[in-house]
Amino acid sequence: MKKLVFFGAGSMAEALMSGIIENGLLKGSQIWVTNRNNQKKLKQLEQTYGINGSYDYNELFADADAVILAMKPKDAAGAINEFKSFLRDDILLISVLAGVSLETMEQAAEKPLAIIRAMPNTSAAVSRSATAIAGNQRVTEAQKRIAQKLFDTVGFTAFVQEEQLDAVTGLSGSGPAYIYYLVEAMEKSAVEIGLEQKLAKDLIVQTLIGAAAMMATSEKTPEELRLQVTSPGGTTEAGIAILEKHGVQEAFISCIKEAANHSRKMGEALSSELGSGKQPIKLSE
Ligand SMILES: NC(=O)C1=CN([C@@H]2O[C@H](COP(=O)(O)OP(=O)(O)OC[C@H]3O[C@@H](n4cnc5c(N)ncnc54)[C@H](O)[C@@H]3O)[C@@H](O)[C@H]2O)C=CC1
Ligand SMILES: O=C(O)[C@@H]1CCC=N1
Repeated sequence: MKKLVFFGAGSMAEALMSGIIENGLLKGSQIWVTNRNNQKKLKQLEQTYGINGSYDYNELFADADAVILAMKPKDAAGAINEFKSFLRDDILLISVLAGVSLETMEQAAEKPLAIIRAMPNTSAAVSRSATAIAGNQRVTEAQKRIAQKLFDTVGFTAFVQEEQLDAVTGLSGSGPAYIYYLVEAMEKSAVEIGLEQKLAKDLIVQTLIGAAAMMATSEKTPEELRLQVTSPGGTTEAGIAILEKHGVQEAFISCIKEAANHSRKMGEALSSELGSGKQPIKLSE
């Protein structure tokens, strides 16, 4: 791949471009980025990563191999409508948008296109994304390899059926936020039980890295690993009894199901909005 274009310059686009550049897959000069109207943000990305910011569609699409859609889902149909006349047949469209189906994007483009739908997460910024991808019939083997290489560069990639992507979104797309939420609670409690904030953060981060490494390398299930920590009559047992009392595991299960369901509902709403011919709502920054 020689030229990659990002439509959207928010958290997810920045996580991907920084991981791609950091790992040497592409140079900053091979990456082009546009957003709705935040010139300051484009300047900042240019300075940080040496990428090219532009609002000129001729310039953005010229010789582009792939275009990554990274705006909010509700801005997608409007964006595709704006740039569809610039899309050549041989450009690969890669969407990271939650919920928006391949069919909705094909309808918005109003022409046959090779489209890959991906669900990465923001850990792409540190080359640790968990990404699942699905493509439409027009995606060639060469384009599949381009997408796989791109997401392998920033972490782990799995090919899935498109129907599974809402579940992936609820699980690992949103997943980092659940972990940060948990860590917020760990940090608050650490301070309340007398630990200094910096020390608490170091201990928590190393605990997460260690637990993740155990799960990645051990044959044991998470439950078996948990039981190894839980001495009968000990501290862990006392702590987990409180989590059980508050239904924390059930809460996490409901959380992930709700996020997956929300992804599906967002997709359905956008698809029927497009079908009704209603102009999609546009956000401005
Ligand atoms: N933030 C995350 O952890 C993840 C986000 N995603 C998906 O990535 C997409 C972007 O999410 P964030 O980066 O969090 O959003 P964000 O709000 O940080 O960024 C959205 C960007 O899209 C731009 N934009 C809006 N309309 C545009 C248009 N017509 N043309 C070009 N750019 C336009 C905005 O100017 C902004 O730069 C969403 O669809 C989300 O579902 C997927 C996986 C994880
Ligand atoms: O919250 C969201 O909608 C996006 C999709 C997955 C993570 N962030």
